Amino acid sequence: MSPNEHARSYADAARLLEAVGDALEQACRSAIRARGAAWLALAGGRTPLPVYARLARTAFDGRIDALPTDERCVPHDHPACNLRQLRTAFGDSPAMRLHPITRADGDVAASLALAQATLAERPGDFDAVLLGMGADGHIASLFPGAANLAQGMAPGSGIDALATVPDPLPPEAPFARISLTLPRLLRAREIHLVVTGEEKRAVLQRVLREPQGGLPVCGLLQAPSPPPIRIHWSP
Ligand SMILES: O=C1O[C@H](COP(=O)(O)O)[C@@H](O)[C@H](O)[C@H]1O
Repeated sequence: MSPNEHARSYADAARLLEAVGDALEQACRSAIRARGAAWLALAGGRTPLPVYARLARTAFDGRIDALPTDERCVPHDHPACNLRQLRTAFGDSPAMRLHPITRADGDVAASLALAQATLAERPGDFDAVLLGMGADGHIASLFPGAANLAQGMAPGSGIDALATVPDPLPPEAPFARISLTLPRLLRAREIHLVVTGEEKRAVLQRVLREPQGGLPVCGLLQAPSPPPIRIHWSP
């Protein structure tokens, strides 16, 4: 299945966020119908936060467990903490249970152990994964210049999460990270890649036209036998 077939452009971010919100809501409802609960991996960063706020207003007849696709190794009350942003966006939504993948103090080694334990406790496929993308082509915290990128991308590695240091460090969030690996992210019933703005669109168009080996987003879009991957773009 080519992700091209599923790339959708929207007139504006509001429409994109509504469509992605609808898709996540449907994924949760199907999962709850089938298994009594839904299991999600959700991007941090700024782009998808309104989707989460919309999902938080939906009444679900069951539980949703979710974790961040990646986390910055900072204390949980730090403004750059993805979990903090997710908690704020979901507010006190009764259905939602958010699982941290870092320790409250942001310690890297202890956080990696926590992420691995959390993923080992819940080995099932995600019902949906929502990914953002950086203008450098990173997804989750799989960064193009990281020394251990290959470990994060390797299919069948059996590694669910890794600690990594982006190189160069992004100035807006210059921290070590914990990230789910590509093979763990791919264990999903559906994946939504949410991208806004012209700069990121140019990156996407380039990788869809001609794959750029070293870019993590390319690894996602070129993965063999992936689950359905839907690309959503708006200005
Ligand atoms: O560092 C991160 O960046 C990406 C993209 O974030 P955005 O603010 O440009 O939407 C995000 O998907 C990832 O979870 C985050 O940790």
